[in-house]
Amino acid sequence: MPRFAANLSLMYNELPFLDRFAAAARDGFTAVEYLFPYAFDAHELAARLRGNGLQQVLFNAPPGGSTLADMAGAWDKGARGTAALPGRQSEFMAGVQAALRYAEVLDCPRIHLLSGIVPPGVERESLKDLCVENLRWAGAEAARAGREVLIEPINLRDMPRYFLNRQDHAHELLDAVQMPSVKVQMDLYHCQIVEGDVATKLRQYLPTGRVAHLQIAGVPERHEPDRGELNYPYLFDLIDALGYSGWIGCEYRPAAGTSQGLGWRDRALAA
Ligand SMILES: O=C(O)[C@@H](O)C(=O)CO
Ligand SMILES: [Mg+2]
Repeated sequence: MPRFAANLSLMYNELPFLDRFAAAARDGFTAVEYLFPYAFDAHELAARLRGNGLQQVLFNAPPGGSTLADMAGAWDKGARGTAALPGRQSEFMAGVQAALRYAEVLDCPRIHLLSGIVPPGVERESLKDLCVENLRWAGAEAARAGREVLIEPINLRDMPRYFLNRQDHAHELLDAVQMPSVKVQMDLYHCQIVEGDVATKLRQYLPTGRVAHLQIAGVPERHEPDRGELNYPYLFDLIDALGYSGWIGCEYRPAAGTSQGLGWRDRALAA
């Protein structure tokens, strides 16, 4: 049976952020993920988790910035990660260290590392070695802290010139990194937009044990999974049949109210 985590950055956004924990718990979720915790005190977030019987299963390292205040504001200023960006290594390291400190307080096992926007005039290929070097460093830090770091292929329509877009490229990076603490976050919404053939990709990559987290949304609007071109009931059966026991993050923008749109989840859990 699939295990669904509410994404509190996209879901329940009719509520202030700190109120979304209770709303997710009221709707029956026992796990949450969100993009960034850095605008909040880690202990306040941990109290919301504990108070609502929730576990935190994923969040992102800062997309940029060297101080906590800069890290908290970087996404809104357009930053999309530094793992593959030349001249940004100290920022990348500071971000991973800040994320690991939050992960400890939040008792969160995995952190997504955004790789960044390819600078104008630079070839994507030329950034691979730097990305591998940074992932090795982050993988060692994460392993010391008992965590995993993940990389996620993201579509170019939502994030033009983003460094990592394809599942095979993510797995090539892992081939080079060769560390069990560095894994893939496979977002089926992005996978469908960039590559299609999602079921085949699941059959290819889930058995490798390198996919530590899945995410879902309807395609193309990124609404509920029962809207759009992907047949999620079929994919959930396949994910179960392939023995995946990790979390599936519900990373979608509810079309008309988060709780009202959860029928797809209730049907999946009843199937
Ligand atoms: O798919 C996404 O957009 C997220 O998982 C993310 O972390 C970056 O935006
Ligand atoms: Mg995602």
